[in-house]
Amino acid sequence: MSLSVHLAHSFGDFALDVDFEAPAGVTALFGRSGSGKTSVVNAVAGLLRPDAGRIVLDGRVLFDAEQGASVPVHQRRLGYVFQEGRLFPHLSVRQNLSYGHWFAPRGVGAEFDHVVAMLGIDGLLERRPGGLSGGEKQRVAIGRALLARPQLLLMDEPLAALDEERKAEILPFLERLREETAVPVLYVSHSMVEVARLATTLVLMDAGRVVRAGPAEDILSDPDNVPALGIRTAGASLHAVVTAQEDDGLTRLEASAGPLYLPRVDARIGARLSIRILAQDVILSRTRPEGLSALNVLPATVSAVRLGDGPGAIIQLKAGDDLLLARITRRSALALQLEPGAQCFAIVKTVAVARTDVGGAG
Ligand SMILES: Nc1ncnc2c1ncn2[C@@H]1O[C@H](COP(=O)(O)OP(=O)(O)OP(=O)(O)O)[C@@H](O)[C@H]1O
Repeated sequence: MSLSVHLAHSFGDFALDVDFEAPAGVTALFGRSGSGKTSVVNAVAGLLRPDAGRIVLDGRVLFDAEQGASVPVHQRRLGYVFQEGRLFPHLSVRQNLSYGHWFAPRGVGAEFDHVVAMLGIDGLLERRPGGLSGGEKQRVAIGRALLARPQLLLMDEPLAALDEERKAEILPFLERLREETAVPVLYVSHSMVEVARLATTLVLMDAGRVVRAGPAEDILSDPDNVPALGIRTAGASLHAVVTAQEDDGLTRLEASAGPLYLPRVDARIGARLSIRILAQDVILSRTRPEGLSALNVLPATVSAVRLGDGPGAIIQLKAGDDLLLARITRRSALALQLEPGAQCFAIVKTVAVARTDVGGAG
């Protein structure tokens, strides 16, 4: 299952010209406001007819400007989840979910139960949308879209209207969706937290064009992409297994580079997690530090260096099997001779890792 998007369109001053492939999994369209993300989603949905290009979903041509072909919106077999759930207020959750079935080509049953369980909405079935929290509404909206058996799910800023608490609550459900369904997702967001947690493929957009596209982990850990990703939000993910819940409120994990301590993570022993560490939260030392308050000291090797034009530098490190990014001063990078191949220690404060930056490893 894959989506191939090639399109060009002009809105007066603004020119959209994009070309990317979205394989199975979650493909995130990331870019600043006005970079053209929603226009791409609208073109895939059939709400915008591009001036030129071709959009193909799993071998099925949805749009081809040259051939004058454009499949009507309702025949594209796509599911949508928008910022606002857009549920029917007069119908119960069960009826809202069933609404999607009418368009599905085959019957339901086990599938309904599976989707309801996966999204944790079993207890809400007889309620009306008016009484649900924003996060619950979005879970129902996702369930309704899935039950229509789409060949592709379009999600345009589905969490943007939720507060941080609700976002944190819904992210694990989106991770489950990624793991448990084969439906590819095109996910629009300008939140790096969401992109890092959910994306398997990343399409970075700027001013109507694709700046970079490819496997999300590669793009997120490449120092050259830090300016486009945002200097304060850039970071890379470590993979680690939960090994202990300790008495003083810490969770001990084992990454391939060594042990890691985080504030209590609600996960079972043996769970494999992905932990995003912001580049600005990493300190580097050439020798193993002594008498330090930080608990996380990982041996690493410098794998790439990007000296900025200003006082900053981004160092990419190989820590065991994982890549990390560290944002330090150019002065320190030069003084410590942090060149590719240099051995060092990456120091990460335990409490620097935000709850939303710890997710299922997939
Ligand atoms: N129907 C339209 N007519 C004229 N201009 C449009 C139209 N739709 C979008 N644009 C322009 O195209 C550009 C890209 O808009 P788009 O909504 O695709 O960006 P975006 O990356 O999704 O932004 P945001 O994150 O703010 O939603 C903007 O400059 C917008 O004003």
